[in-house]
Parts: sequence; structure tokens; C-alpha cells
Amino acid sequence: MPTRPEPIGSTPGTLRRRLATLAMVVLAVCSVAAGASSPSLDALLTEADALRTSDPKQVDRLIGEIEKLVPSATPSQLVRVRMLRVHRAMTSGASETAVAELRQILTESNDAPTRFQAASMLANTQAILRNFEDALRALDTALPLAPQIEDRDLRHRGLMVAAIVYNQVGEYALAKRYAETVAADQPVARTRCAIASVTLEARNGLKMPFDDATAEQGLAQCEGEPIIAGFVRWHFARHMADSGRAADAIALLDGSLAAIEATGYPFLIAQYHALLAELTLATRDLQSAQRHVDSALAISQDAMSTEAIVKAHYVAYQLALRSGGEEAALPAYIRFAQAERTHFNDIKSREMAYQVVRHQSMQQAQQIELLHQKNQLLQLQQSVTEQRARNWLLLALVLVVLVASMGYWAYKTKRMQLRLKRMTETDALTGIFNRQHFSERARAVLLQCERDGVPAALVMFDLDHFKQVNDRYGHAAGDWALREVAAAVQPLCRGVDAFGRLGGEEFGLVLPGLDAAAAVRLASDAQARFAAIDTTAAGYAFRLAASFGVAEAGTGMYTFATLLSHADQAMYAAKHGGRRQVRVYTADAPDILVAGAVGRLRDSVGETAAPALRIVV
Ligand SMILES: Nc1nc2c(ncn2[C@@H]2O[C@H](COP(=O)(O)OP(=O)(O)OP(=O)(O)O)[C@@H](O)[C@H]2O)c(=O)[nH]1
Repeated sequence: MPTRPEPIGSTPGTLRRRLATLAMVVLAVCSVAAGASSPSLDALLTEADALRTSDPKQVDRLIGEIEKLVPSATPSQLVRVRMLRVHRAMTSGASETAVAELRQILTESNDAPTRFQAASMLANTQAILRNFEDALRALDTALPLAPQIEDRDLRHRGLMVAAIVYNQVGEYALAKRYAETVAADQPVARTRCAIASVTLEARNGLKMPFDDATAEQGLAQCEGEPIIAGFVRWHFARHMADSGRAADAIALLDGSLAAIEATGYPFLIAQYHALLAELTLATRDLQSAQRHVDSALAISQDAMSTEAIVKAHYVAYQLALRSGGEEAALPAYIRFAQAERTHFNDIKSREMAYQVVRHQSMQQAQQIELLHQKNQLLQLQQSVTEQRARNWLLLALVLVVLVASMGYWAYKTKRMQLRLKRMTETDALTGIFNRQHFSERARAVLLQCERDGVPAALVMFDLDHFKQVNDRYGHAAGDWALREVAAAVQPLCRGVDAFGRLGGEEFGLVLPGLDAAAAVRLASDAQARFAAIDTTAAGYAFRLAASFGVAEAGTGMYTFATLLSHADQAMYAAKHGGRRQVRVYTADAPDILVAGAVGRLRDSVGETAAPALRIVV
């Protein structure tokens, strides 16, 4: 039957404190990490930590002093004080108080070492209370934090709690692995002793043989640790018994029985007597067997070891069978059967606890994995959606850029076309219509006037003696004069009029809706403007004038070529009539002179008495 050291604190009465001391030796549940701001409190805490497993009375006295300094404690000191209180609760048998306080610490703290220590202590306390499911859950909280714990002793204590609890629930391989992990990490002597006990128990549970040297080496680590040393010897003895060395086992147990009884630890005392009862029965030392049965059963109430009880009842039944026969042995057999059932249930419930917690952990892990996968799926969907949105945005941007560049291109093309059109329609020097475009516009205007039945006039003018301007002042001055003349006429034109340069210094105007008299007025205005042009801006002083010819479109006379020819004739008459004058072409009286000398058109060709253009240098 498996046997294992029970967690400490489960035994009522006067032995409780000593049992708690053992728990502290094995699990060393204590405070760590000191704050620096209050040396006296730190000193008290350190002293209490040092004495926690050896002198509970002194620890109680120190706690009294520590409590007085709590109001001025730093947060880290407060954590140490709380751990000390938990320790005190455990050593005084107030396990439920310890559990509540540890749960509170776990709820409040995010600090890894604090949580590790609290969860390890909680696992230990729950095991003491035989709440193995809760103990295993507490380990599930503590163990993942172990790699973060830099304080080696604190880390070892937590891992050893795990090893002890796993032995208790029959998970010997796990227990052995944790003990070996700690063993490989330079543990202190006290921990090495606990490792020896846990390892031997696990090996027995796993039916793994070990030689005497292994057990003796373990015992060598247990100087000053009588209870743990007692466990090591008990596991050693059991190993001897299992390998047919009952006499050696009895000798080992008998040799240390007095020391074990001196510890006052009922669990271990009951275990010793129960195993001795079994072994002495096997060696037919019936008296000793009976004595050990009586001792084991006497302490069984405090021991809380179903294993020791069932062993003792079995030996009692065997002794009764041998002394009084089957009938006399029946009551003993019934007690044995009941004890065995209780023990069986106890074992099963421990093993079940492990399975339940593992199952729950697996379920939790699966749920976490499922959530993780769902989360990944959501993230994937989100990134797909985002990618799609980005693609749409990109597409929209490309479209916008495309449309914008197409628009810009269309705009540029249109502008280019317009510029080209203007260039083809415009006289480069003066900016007014060129001859070609003027002719087209004139034809269109005249056609419209004919349709509308309204009059129209065509005015032609040619600058007088312009050659002299070029010859005397240069071609640039001539160009300047041409631009000034065009600019002087433009304000006189309406939107419907067409004004163009017919070539050289010759210009034409088509004036829809105007008769000859109105056209003459406009020509006179233009003449006045030419006279007012200040040529000094070109660097020279000279005067500008022109000879104007006006033709009016009468009934059936809207043909541009005809009208242009008439105006040309009138202008020719103006030139020959003395220049700087306006002449109007009329079919019935073609020699009417307006705003200058009057004479028949054809007769008046040639110079007149009108003053020639005077050039002022
Ligand atoms: N600066 C300049 N001169 C031009 C341009 N086109 C024609 N001319 C000049 O205009 C002058 C026209 O001279 P003519 O035909 O003899 O006429 P005119 O000197 O004005 O004499 P009348 O018309 O008889 O009064 C010539 O010297 C041409 O070279 C031009 O674009 N720029």
C-alpha cells in the first residue's frame, strides 16, 4: 500500500504546531523580498523568517512586535507581514483562515513572486485540508510562474510543494520529476532532505528499485530534521520489506522508533507502528505485532492515515484469526474491511482529484485554444476586410488620379486646341483677327444681318504714310504703332463686331446693325484716337492717321467680297482725296465725302488739298 508524508497542520491538539513545523521545513512557506525603507521592521521580518520552522513561540513574539510597525510599513514589507500572518494561521491550525488570506492575496497581487508564494502556500494548505482538487488548482496557478522566480529558495519551496502534492494524488512520476528538477538546482540542505523523502516515496510508488546507498545518501542530508529523516527511513524500510528484507526493515524502524515518537507527529508514529506490525506478523513475532497494532490504533484518530489504520486492522484480524479462529476474528475482519474501504475511497478520491483537475485544465486549455483560434480567425477576417478596404481605397485613389489626369489632360488639350485656334484666328502682332478669320466672321455676321433684315457696314482703313514710320524710326517702331492703332480701335467695337488686320497696315471692321452714317462716326472716333496716340512711348514723336473707306450693305448687298471691294474703293478714294479722311461708297452717289473732302468717288482718286500726315521728329 502506498504511503506518503501528509501535509502539515491537519492534526488537532498539541501536536499541531510540531506538524506545522514540519510543513514549514518541507515547504518552507515564508516571506521573501525585503523593502528597504524601514530597517527595524525588515530586521524583525528577517528574524521571524529565520525562526519560522524552528521556534514558533519566538515567531509569535516577533509577530506581535511586527504588528505594531505595520502602519508605517512599505507595500513590499506589508506583503511579507501578510505571508507571516498566513504562516502563523497555518502553524496555529487555522487553515481555513490561511486559505482565505491566501486567496485574497492572489486576487489583489499581480507581482509574480508574491503570487507564486501565495499559490504554493495555498496548495500546501489545501492538501493539509485534504482538498486535493483545490490544491492541484493552486499548483496550476503557481507552477507556470516558477520560471520567473529569481529567488532560488522560494522557487525550490514552491516546486517541492508540487512534488509532495503529486505524490499524495498518486502522480509519482510527476513528483519525482519536480524533486529531480530542484535537486539539480543547488538546493539548501533542508530542501535536499525533503527531496530524498519525496524521491524515495515516488520510487516506491513507481516500483522503482533503489539501493541502500541512495537512501543513506538521502538520510545524510537530514541532519537536524528528525521528522523528514523519519519519512526517509520509513520509505527505506518499506523498500527493504518489498525486496524480502523484513528483518533489516524491522531493525531500521525499531532503531529510530523512539526518535519518531519524540517528534510527537501522529501520522509518522502511526505509519511506523503499522509497518512494524505488518513486518513482525510476517516474521511471526506475534507479540510485537500486537503491540504495534495497539500503538498504531491508539494514535489513529490523530494520525489521519487511512493506510496505517487499514494495515493495523489487517494485522489485528490476522492475530485474531490465529488466536481464536474465524468466528472470533469476524469483528476484527469487519473493522479491517471497513478501514480498507475507507482507505480505498481515500486513494480513489485523491487520484480522482488529479484526473478532475487535469480534465478541467485540459478543457480550459482547449477553450483557450479555441478562443485563440477564433481570435486568429477574427483577426484574419479583420485584416482581410482592412486589406479589401485598402484595396478599394487604392482603387478609388487610382480612379481619382486617372479621372483627374484625364480631366487635366482634356483641359490641357482643350487649352492647347483653343490656343492653336486662337493662333490660327489671330494676328500675331496686334492680337486682333487675322484676315482669314476676319473674312469668315464677316461672312457669318453679314449672313445673319441679311436674315434678320438689318443693316450692316464694313469699314476699311489704311495708315497714312506708314512706310515713312518704318523708314525713319525703324520696323520696331512701326510694329509698336500697328499695335497701338489696333488697341485704339478695339474699345470702339461691340461684341458682335468683327475687327481684323487685313494685311500690312490695312484693317477692316464689320459692324452689324449699323448704317453708313454710324460707321462713319465710328471711323471718325477711331481717327481721333489715332491722333491722340502718344508716340513718344516708342522713343520718337510722330503722328498717326488713316484713310477710311465705308461701305453699307443695302438690299441684296450682303456679299462680303462685294462689300469689301466697295469699302476698298472708298478707302482708295480717301487716299487719293488727301488721306486722313473717311469716304463712303454709295452706288448712286459714290463720291460723297464724309468727315473730309467731298467728291465723286472715282473722280476723287488722287491727292487732295487735305494736309498730308505731318511727321514731327
Ligand atoms: N513695321 C511694319 N511695317 C509693315 C508691316 N506690314 C507692312 N509694313 C510696311 O507698311 C508700309 C506700307 O507702305 P506703302 O504701301 O507704301 O504705304 P504708305 O507708306 O502707308 O503710303 P500710303 O498708304 O499711300 O499712305 C511698307 O513700308 C511696309 O513695309 C508690319 O507688319 N510691320
